[in-house]
Amino acid sequence: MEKILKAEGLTRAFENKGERFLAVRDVSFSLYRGEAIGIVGESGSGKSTLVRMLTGLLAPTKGKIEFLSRDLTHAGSKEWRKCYREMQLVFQLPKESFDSGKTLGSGIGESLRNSGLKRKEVREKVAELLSTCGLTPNFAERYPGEVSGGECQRAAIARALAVEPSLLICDEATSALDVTVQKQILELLLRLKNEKKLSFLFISHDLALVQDFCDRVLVMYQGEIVEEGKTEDVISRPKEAYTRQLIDSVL
Ligand SMILES: Nc1ncnc2c1ncn2[C@@H]1O[C@H](COP(=O)(O)OP(=O)(O)OP(=O)(O)O)[C@@H](O)[C@H]1O
Repeated sequence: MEKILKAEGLTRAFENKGERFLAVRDVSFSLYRGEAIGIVGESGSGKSTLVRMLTGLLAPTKGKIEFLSRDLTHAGSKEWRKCYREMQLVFQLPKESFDSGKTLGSGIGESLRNSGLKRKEVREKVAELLSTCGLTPNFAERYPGEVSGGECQRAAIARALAVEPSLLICDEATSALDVTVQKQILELLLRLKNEKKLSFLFISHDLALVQDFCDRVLVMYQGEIVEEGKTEDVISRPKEAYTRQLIDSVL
C-alpha cells in the first residue's frame, strides 16, 4: 500500500512564562492511501499543534515529516505550497474560510483559474465539484452568508477537491454542525474515501464520529499518543484509562 504521510518522532516545544514544555511529544505514525486516521484527545492535548506541523504552518522542534515520499522536515514555504496541490485542509468554520464578499463558485474555482483553465471550463468543473458534494450548480452564485453551515462545509470540501488532492485533513470539520448535518457530511467524506481513494486525517474530540469514519485512531493526551490501533479495537477494548474516560464521556 502506498504511504501518503509519515510522521516520525514529531515534537514541538513552546515557552510558557519562561518555562519550556512539549505541546507535542514524539509522535509517529504512517497514513496509507485510502485510509482514514482519527486523532482524538481533549482540548489542549496537542492536536492542533500536530496538524500545524503536518501542514507546514509550524516548524517541528524535532522529528521528521514525509509526504508522498518527499522529506518536508526542513521545507520552506515555497515547497509547502507545492504540496497543497496534494494536501488540503477542511476547517471547523467553513464560513470563515471563504471570502464573504465573493461567491462560493469564485472560491471553489480559484485554484482552477490559477491553473490556467478557461472561464467556461472553470464553470463546468465547479458545477461538477458542487454536484459531487451534493449541491446544485446554482450554489456557485451564492455568497457564504446566504447558505447554511452544512452547505458551506460541502462547498469547502468541493473547493478542497478542486486540486484533486491525495490527502484531506479535516480539523474538527463537523464540530460546528448539528448532529443530522454532521452525519450527512460524514457520509460525503466516506463516499470520497471509497470512490476517490482519498486519505484522511480526521481530527476530532468526538469519538462517535471517529468510530463511524476512521479505520485507525490515535489517542492523544498531554502531547503524546497514549493509545493507537484499529478504531473498533480501541473503542471496544481500550487499554488506557484515559481512552476509557474519553469513551465514557461521549459514547
Ligand atoms: N503558540 C503557542 N505558544 C505557547 N503554547 C502553545 C502555543 N500553541 C499551543 N500551545 C499550547 O500547547 C498545548 C496544546 O495545544 P493545542 O492547540 O495543540 O491542543 P488541541 O488538542 O488542539 O486543543 P483544542 O481541541 O482545544 O484545539 C496547549 O497547552 C496550548 O496552550
